[in-house]
Amino acid sequence: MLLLAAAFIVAFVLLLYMVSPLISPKSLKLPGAHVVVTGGSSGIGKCIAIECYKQGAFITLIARDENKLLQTKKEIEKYSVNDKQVVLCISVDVSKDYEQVENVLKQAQEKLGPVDMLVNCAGTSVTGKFEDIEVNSFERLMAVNYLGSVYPSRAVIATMKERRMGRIVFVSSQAGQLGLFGYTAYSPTKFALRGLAEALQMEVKPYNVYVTVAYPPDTDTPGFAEESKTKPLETKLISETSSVCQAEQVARVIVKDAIQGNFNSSVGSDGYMLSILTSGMSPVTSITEGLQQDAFVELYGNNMRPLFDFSWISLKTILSLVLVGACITLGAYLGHK
Ligand SMILES: NC(=O)C1=CN([C@@H]2O[C@H](COP(=O)(O)OP(=O)(O)OC[C@H]3O[C@@H](n4cnc5c(N)ncnc54)[C@H](OP(=O)(O)O)[C@@H]3O)[C@@H](O)[C@H]2O)C=CC1
Ligand SMILES: CCCCCCCCCCCCCCCC(=O)[C@@H](N)CO
Repeated sequence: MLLLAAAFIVAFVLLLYMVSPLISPKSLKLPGAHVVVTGGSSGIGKCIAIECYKQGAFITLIARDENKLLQTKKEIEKYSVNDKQVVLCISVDVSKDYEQVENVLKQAQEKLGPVDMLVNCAGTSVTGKFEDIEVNSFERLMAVNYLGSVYPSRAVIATMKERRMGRIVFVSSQAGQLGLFGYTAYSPTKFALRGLAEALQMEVKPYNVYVTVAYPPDTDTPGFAEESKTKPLETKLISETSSVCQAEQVARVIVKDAIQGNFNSSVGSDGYMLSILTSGMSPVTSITEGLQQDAFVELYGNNMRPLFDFSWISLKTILSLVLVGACITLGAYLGHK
């Protein structure tokens, strides 16, 4: 009887792994593909551009500062894998004027062909206590981080749907998964990206277009260095519970997940836990991902949340601790007998 049950479980798991590729999207091929990276002249965006270039893609970098763009172009070109590869630079503010963004993307597509993958990485942050942050910072962050991702995506989506292929990446943040002290202006802009991504993914999935939301932890970049100068002590202390990552590593993970068409992209073990905890009703791109969420949501949720919200311990935590205690006691008792 036990053997039969075990055999059944093994067969079931094997079956899940076999059908898994049927519901997962086909991987995007980067060699020869046209990848557009906003915020591609610095930090995570630059590393994403390098990672794609190394894999044979043609790159369009979008940012405001022309000198930084040209410098980055030179840096990226060192990694070429064939002599046809091109790095195109476009100087534009992604948050100001939709028509301008649409125009420059049209130009880029005339030169390098339709966009296969758009990475919305241009973004910035301001930290401080709610009452200390200038009101116009709330507006500026929403414009750059949110609208600055809407505009380029809106400009390429029609062609992607027509071609029945494409990838759109939104670079959110761990601070887009949970609100933290000091991030009242920044977190909401990163939460907003997830709402956009979920709604958009539902619209474009029938057209074989896949959306990825990346939730990086603190990452060693020029933007992070700038942010750290004025970060409140509380924010620093809380953030230190999660380690600072290298931009290269974050970029590798994002590119891999985008190619595979995974909806969620997280880095590291606490990134993984946070993504499971906050998965909610977001799209599930593989059966194994769904199973992991089912298995771990309660476990992490009951035991991690109170550690995070320092002021209270939930009834659920007490219950689950009592349960764990009861199991151990029972186990010891049975073992003893
Ligand atoms: N570093 C970190 O700890 C984390 C960062 N993130 C997110 O990742 C993204 C990249 O961060 P990071 O690499 O640190 O940032 P950086 O500040 O190092 O780089 C930001 C890039 O975005 C460009 N940019 C900024 N504003 C605009 C704009 N209005 N229009 C066009 N381009 C713009 C910048 O170029 P220019 O100024 O010339 O326009 C630059 O290329 C951001 O969205 C950030 O919120 C998420 C989690 C952690
Ligand atoms: C239950 C599992 C526990 C996991 C612990 C999670 C700890 C959260 C720390 C969050 C750090 C904030 C990242 C913001 C990065 C960012 O976007 C800015 N640096 C941008 O410049």
